[in-house]
Amino acid sequence: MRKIILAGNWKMHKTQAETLEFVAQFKPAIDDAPDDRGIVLCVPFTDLAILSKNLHGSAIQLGAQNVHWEETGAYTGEISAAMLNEVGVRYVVVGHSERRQYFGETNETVNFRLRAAQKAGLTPILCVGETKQQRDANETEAVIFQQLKEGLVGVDQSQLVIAYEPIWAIGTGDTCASDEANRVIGLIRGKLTNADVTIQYGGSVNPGNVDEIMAQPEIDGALVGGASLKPDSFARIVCFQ
Ligand SMILES: O=C(CO)COP(=O)(O)O
Repeated sequence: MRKIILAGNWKMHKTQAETLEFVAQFKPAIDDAPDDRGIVLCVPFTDLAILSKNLHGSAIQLGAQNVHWEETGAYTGEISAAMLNEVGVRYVVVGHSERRQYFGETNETVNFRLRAAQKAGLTPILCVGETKQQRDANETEAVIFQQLKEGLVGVDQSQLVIAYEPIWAIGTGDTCASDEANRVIGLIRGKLTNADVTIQYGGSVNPGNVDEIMAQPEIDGALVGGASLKPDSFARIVCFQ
């Protein structure tokens, strides 16, 4: 049975004070959310501990945005799975296109990070997706299949979420048509050995388009950037109909 998961990816947004302000408004706003869906906030490292304390007893689960593959060592600026575990993290975004584009993440390092996360009991959210140029050159499927092939070596598909995030749709307001996102997600599912993997769509999801996106049969949730930063807007997304 595929689980529905709505995850906010805050990227490099919100101080601790802003995080507390968000939670105070978000918690009551999702009181009526159906309990068939998981709700995750993937926040900056500095917000994790304080958010963890404030999420106690709520349905919201904690997520991070990166994890290193080594257990410990001289890796300035990185963070280990055990460190994330200790503060209550359950999910971690791996291979986001911004990490691939700005920080040299490759399919191989994505694979290392996925396996390290799983080894520590975290559920990674693997991001895949094509650029506009690749889409225009009809390379969408080839690019995504390669990301999956190299990224999923030795990865346990029973403890995995995948997010299809077409890069051209991220932060642009230019959402991928819901039937096209559904088609690509169906193709991704065809490459997996476990039929129950949750596959999300990400890229300019907002309160105005979430119902249509979530009505698509292959789409099991959303990974939401900009629209997850405002409590009322993310609450509306979580409460999609
Ligand atoms: O990158 C994203 C989530 O990981 C999507 O960002 P936006 O929702 O701002 O387009």
